[in-house]
Amino acid sequence: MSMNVDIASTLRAGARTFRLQARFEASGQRVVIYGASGAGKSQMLKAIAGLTRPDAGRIELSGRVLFDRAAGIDVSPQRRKVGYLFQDYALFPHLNVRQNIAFGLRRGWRNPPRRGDSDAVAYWLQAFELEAVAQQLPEQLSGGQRQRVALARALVAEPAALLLDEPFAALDPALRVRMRAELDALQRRLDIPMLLITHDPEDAATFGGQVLTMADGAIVGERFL
Ligand SMILES: Nc1ncnc2c1ncn2[C@@H]1O[C@H](COP(=O)(O)OP(=O)(O)OP(=O)(O)O)[C@@H](O)[C@H]1O
Repeated sequence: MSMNVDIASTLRAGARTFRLQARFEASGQRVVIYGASGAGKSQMLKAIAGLTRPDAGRIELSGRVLFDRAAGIDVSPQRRKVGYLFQDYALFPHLNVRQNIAFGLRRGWRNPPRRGDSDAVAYWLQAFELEAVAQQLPEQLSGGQRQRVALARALVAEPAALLLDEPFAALDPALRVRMRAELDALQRRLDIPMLLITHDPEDAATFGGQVLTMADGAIVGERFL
Protein backbone atom coordinates (compact mmCIF):
# COMPACT_ATOMS: atom_id res chain seq x y z
CA MET A 1 0.00 0.00 0.00
CA SER A 2 1.09 3.52 -0.46
CA MET A 3 -0.75 6.18 1.43
CA ASN A 4 -0.21 9.86 1.29
CA VAL A 5 -2.13 11.95 3.79
CA ASP A 6 -1.90 15.67 4.38
CA ILE A 7 -5.04 17.03 6.03
CA ALA A 8 -6.16 19.79 8.35
CA SER A 9 -9.39 20.19 10.28
CA THR A 10 -10.61 22.24 13.18
CA LEU A 11 -13.18 20.57 15.41
CA ARG A 12 -15.21 22.70 17.75
CA ALA A 13 -17.24 21.61 20.74
CA GLY A 14 -18.47 24.61 22.71
CA ALA A 15 -15.49 26.74 23.67
CA ARG A 16 -13.02 23.92 23.00
CA THR A 17 -11.31 23.45 19.69
CA PHE A 18 -9.17 20.60 18.47
CA ARG A 19 -6.81 21.07 15.57
CA LEU A 20 -6.02 18.07 13.41
CA GLN A 21 -3.04 18.73 11.21
CA ALA A 22 -1.69 15.41 10.12
CA ARG A 23 0.80 14.61 7.42
CA PHE A 24 2.38 11.27 6.68
CA GLU A 25 3.46 8.94 3.95
CA ALA A 26 3.11 5.23 4.46
CA SER A 27 4.13 2.29 2.39
CA GLY A 28 4.00 -1.41 3.09
CA GLN A 29 1.20 -3.65 4.22
CA ARG A 30 1.19 -2.76 7.91
CA VAL A 31 0.91 0.71 9.32
CA VAL A 32 0.22 1.53 12.97
CA ILE A 33 -0.74 4.95 14.24
CA TYR A 34 0.02 5.05 17.90
CA GLY A 35 -0.92 7.83 20.30
CA ALA A 36 -2.58 8.65 23.60
CA SER A 37 -6.33 8.91 23.95
CA GLY A 38 -7.50 12.17 22.39
CA ALA A 39 -4.49 12.51 20.05
CA GLY A 40 -6.79 12.60 17.02
CA LYS A 41 -6.33 9.08 15.67
CA SER A 42 -10.01 8.31 15.16
CA GLN A 43 -10.61 11.66 13.51
CA MET A 44 -7.84 10.98 11.05
CA LEU A 45 -9.09 7.46 10.31
CA LYS A 46 -12.60 8.77 9.68
CA ALA A 47 -11.24 11.35 7.26
CA ILE A 48 -9.35 8.62 5.35
CA ALA A 49 -12.53 6.52 5.17
CA GLY A 50 -14.54 9.51 3.96
CA LEU A 51 -16.78 9.59 7.04
CA THR A 52 -15.71 13.18 7.75
CA ARG A 53 -14.47 15.86 5.41
CA PRO A 54 -11.27 17.74 6.33
CA ASP A 55 -11.17 21.54 5.97
CA ALA A 56 -8.14 21.29 3.73
CA GLY A 57 -5.68 18.85 2.24
CA ARG A 58 -5.32 15.70 0.23
CA ILE A 59 -5.59 11.93 0.72
CA GLU A 60 -4.15 9.44 -1.73
CA LEU A 61 -4.34 5.67 -1.42
CA SER A 62 -2.32 3.41 -3.72
CA GLY A 63 -2.25 6.01 -6.47
CA ARG A 64 -5.96 6.93 -6.19
CA VAL A 65 -6.84 10.41 -5.05
CA LEU A 66 -9.67 9.99 -2.52
CA PHE A 67 -9.81 13.59 -1.39
CA ASP A 68 -8.34 16.81 -2.66
CA ARG A 69 -10.00 19.88 -1.25
CA ALA A 70 -8.33 22.30 -3.67
CA ALA A 71 -9.26 20.20 -6.70
CA GLY A 72 -12.80 19.57 -5.42
CA ILE A 73 -12.33 15.79 -5.20
CA ASP A 74 -14.17 13.93 -2.45
CA VAL A 75 -14.79 10.28 -3.30
CA SER A 76 -17.78 8.83 -1.43
CA PRO A 77 -17.05 6.34 1.39
CA GLN A 78 -18.53 3.45 -0.68
CA ARG A 79 -16.30 4.20 -3.65
CA ARG A 80 -13.13 4.56 -1.58
CA LYS A 81 -13.05 0.77 -1.23
CA VAL A 82 -11.65 0.88 2.28
CA GLY A 83 -12.97 -1.43 4.96
CA TYR A 84 -13.49 0.08 8.41
CA LEU A 85 -13.51 -1.78 11.68
CA PHE A 86 -15.08 0.41 14.35
CA GLN A 87 -13.82 0.44 17.92
CA ASP A 88 -17.07 -1.04 19.25
CA TYR A 89 -17.58 -3.08 16.02
CA ALA A 90 -20.91 -1.29 15.35
CA LEU A 91 -22.79 -4.49 14.53
CA PHE A 92 -26.51 -4.15 13.91
CA PRO A 93 -28.17 -5.55 17.04
CA HIS A 94 -31.34 -6.67 15.23
CA LEU A 95 -29.51 -8.49 12.42
CA ASN A 96 -28.06 -11.94 12.86
CA VAL A 97 -24.45 -12.83 12.04
CA ARG A 98 -25.16 -13.79 8.42
CA GLN A 99 -27.20 -10.62 7.83
CA ASN A 100 -24.56 -8.42 9.46
CA ILE A 101 -21.90 -9.83 7.15
CA ALA A 102 -24.16 -9.55 4.09
CA PHE A 103 -24.69 -5.90 4.96
CA GLY A 104 -21.09 -5.31 3.93
CA LEU A 105 -22.17 -6.06 0.35
CA ARG A 106 -24.99 -3.52 0.41
CA ARG A 107 -24.91 -1.75 -2.90
CA GLY A 108 -27.95 0.47 -2.56
CA TRP A 109 -31.44 -0.01 -3.99
CA ARG A 110 -30.29 0.65 -7.53
CA ASN A 111 -27.86 -2.25 -7.41
CA PRO A 112 -29.53 -5.55 -6.64
CA PRO A 113 -27.50 -8.35 -5.09
CA ARG A 114 -25.10 -10.01 -7.49
CA ARG A 115 -24.62 -13.64 -8.22
CA GLY A 116 -21.90 -14.85 -5.89
CA ASP A 117 -22.93 -12.59 -3.01
CA SER A 118 -24.18 -15.48 -0.89
CA ASP A 119 -21.02 -17.43 -1.75
CA ALA A 120 -18.94 -14.54 -0.43
CA VAL A 121 -20.91 -14.48 2.82
CA ALA A 122 -20.59 -18.25 3.12
CA TYR A 123 -16.85 -17.98 2.54
CA TRP A 124 -16.35 -15.56 5.43
CA LEU A 125 -18.68 -17.48 7.74
CA GLN A 126 -16.47 -20.49 7.17
CA ALA A 127 -13.14 -18.62 7.23
CA PHE A 128 -13.91 -17.13 10.64
CA GLU A 129 -15.61 -20.26 12.00
CA LEU A 130 -18.93 -18.50 12.38
CA GLU A 131 -21.16 -21.04 10.63
CA ALA A 132 -22.51 -22.46 13.88
CA VAL A 133 -23.58 -19.01 15.08
CA ALA A 134 -24.77 -17.65 11.72
CA GLN A 135 -28.36 -17.27 12.96
CA GLN A 136 -27.45 -15.64 16.27
CA LEU A 137 -27.71 -11.96 17.14
CA PRO A 138 -24.61 -9.97 18.17
CA GLU A 139 -25.67 -9.97 21.84
CA GLN A 140 -25.57 -13.77 21.76
CA LEU A 141 -21.90 -13.86 20.70
CA SER A 142 -18.59 -13.83 22.53
CA GLY A 143 -16.29 -10.83 22.20
CA GLY A 144 -14.00 -12.65 19.78
CA GLN A 145 -16.91 -13.81 17.62
CA ARG A 146 -18.27 -10.28 17.53
CA GLN A 147 -14.94 -9.00 16.31
CA ARG A 148 -14.77 -11.68 13.62
CA VAL A 149 -18.25 -10.76 12.39
CA ALA A 150 -17.17 -7.12 12.14
CA LEU A 151 -14.01 -8.14 10.28
CA ALA A 152 -16.02 -10.37 7.93
CA ARG A 153 -18.45 -7.53 7.23
CA ALA A 154 -15.54 -5.26 6.34
CA LEU A 155 -13.75 -7.87 4.21
CA VAL A 156 -16.71 -9.24 2.26
CA ALA A 157 -16.72 -6.13 0.08
CA GLU A 158 -13.12 -6.88 -0.95
CA PRO A 159 -11.66 -3.56 0.18
CA ALA A 160 -8.35 -2.25 -1.16
CA ALA A 161 -7.27 -1.54 2.42
CA LEU A 162 -8.58 -2.15 5.91
CA LEU A 163 -8.72 0.56 8.59
CA LEU A 164 -8.91 -0.69 12.17
CA ASP A 165 -9.86 1.59 15.06
CA GLU A 166 -8.54 0.12 18.33
CA PRO A 167 -9.47 -3.42 17.28
CA PHE A 168 -8.52 -5.05 20.58
CA ALA A 169 -9.64 -2.42 23.09
CA ALA A 170 -13.02 -4.07 23.74
CA LEU A 171 -11.53 -7.50 24.48
CA ASP A 172 -10.38 -8.99 27.76
CA PRO A 173 -6.58 -9.52 28.07
CA ALA A 174 -6.50 -13.24 27.15
CA LEU A 175 -8.72 -12.77 24.12
CA ARG A 176 -6.71 -9.72 23.11
CA VAL A 177 -3.58 -11.84 22.81
CA ARG A 178 -5.44 -14.41 20.68
CA MET A 179 -7.09 -11.88 18.42
CA ARG A 180 -3.79 -10.07 17.85
CA ALA A 181 -2.39 -13.36 16.56
CA GLU A 182 -5.49 -13.92 14.43
CA LEU A 183 -5.22 -10.50 12.84
CA ASP A 184 -1.54 -11.07 12.20
CA ALA A 185 -2.30 -14.36 10.44
CA LEU A 186 -5.19 -12.80 8.52
CA GLN A 187 -3.00 -10.00 7.22
CA ARG A 188 -0.41 -12.51 6.01
CA ARG A 189 -3.02 -14.74 4.41
CA LEU A 190 -4.96 -12.03 2.58
CA ASP A 191 -1.99 -9.77 1.98
CA ILE A 192 -4.35 -6.83 2.40
CA PRO A 193 -2.89 -3.50 3.57
CA MET A 194 -3.98 -2.64 7.09
CA LEU A 195 -3.82 0.66 8.94
CA LEU A 196 -4.38 0.17 12.65
CA ILE A 197 -4.77 2.90 15.26
CA THR A 198 -4.13 2.21 18.92
CA HIS A 199 -3.13 3.71 22.25
CA ASP A 200 -1.70 0.36 23.39
CA PRO A 201 2.07 -0.02 22.85
CA GLU A 202 1.62 -3.81 22.90
CA ASP A 203 -0.55 -3.60 19.75
CA ALA A 204 2.15 -1.62 17.97
CA ALA A 205 4.86 -4.05 19.10
CA THR A 206 3.01 -7.18 17.96
CA PHE A 207 1.47 -5.88 14.74
CA GLY A 208 4.65 -4.10 13.69
CA GLY A 209 5.38 -2.54 10.34
CA GLN A 210 5.59 1.21 10.08
CA VAL A 211 4.66 2.82 13.39
CA LEU A 212 3.73 6.49 13.33
CA THR A 213 3.27 8.36 16.59
CA MET A 214 0.50 10.90 16.90
CA ALA A 215 0.12 13.63 19.52
CA ASP A 216 -2.10 16.70 19.68
CA GLY A 217 -3.51 16.16 16.21
CA ALA A 218 -0.15 15.76 14.45
CA ILE A 219 2.19 12.96 13.43
CA VAL A 220 5.30 13.48 15.55
CA GLY A 221 7.40 10.37 15.05
CA GLU A 222 8.04 7.33 12.93
CA ARG A 223 9.80 4.00 13.39
CA PHE A 224 9.85 0.61 11.73
CA LEU A 225 9.37 -2.59 13.70
N1 LIG B 1 -17.23 16.02 16.74
C1 LIG B 1 -16.27 16.59 17.47
N2 LIG B 1 -16.32 17.90 17.75
C2 LIG B 1 -15.35 18.48 18.47
N3 LIG B 1 -14.29 17.85 18.96
C3 LIG B 1 -14.19 16.54 18.72
C4 LIG B 1 -15.16 15.84 17.96
N4 LIG B 1 -14.78 14.55 17.90
C5 LIG B 1 -13.64 14.45 18.57
N5 LIG B 1 -13.26 15.64 19.07
C6 LIG B 1 -12.05 15.92 19.83
O1 LIG B 1 -10.95 15.64 18.98
C7 LIG B 1 -9.87 15.10 19.74
C8 LIG B 1 -9.39 13.83 19.05
O2 LIG B 1 -10.36 12.82 19.17
P1 LIG B 1 -10.13 11.37 18.58
O3 LIG B 1 -11.36 10.59 18.80
O4 LIG B 1 -9.63 11.47 17.19
O5 LIG B 1 -8.95 10.84 19.52
P2 LIG B 1 -8.24 9.44 19.54
O6 LIG B 1 -6.79 9.69 19.41
O7 LIG B 1 -8.86 8.55 18.53
O8 LIG B 1 -8.56 8.94 21.01
P3 LIG B 1 -9.09 7.51 21.57
O9 LIG B 1 -7.90 6.63 21.60
O10 LIG B 1 -9.59 7.88 22.93
O11 LIG B 1 -10.18 7.05 20.66
C9 LIG B 1 -10.38 14.91 21.16
O12 LIG B 1 -9.86 15.96 21.95
C10 LIG B 1 -11.87 15.02 21.03
O13 LIG B 1 -12.42 15.58 22.19
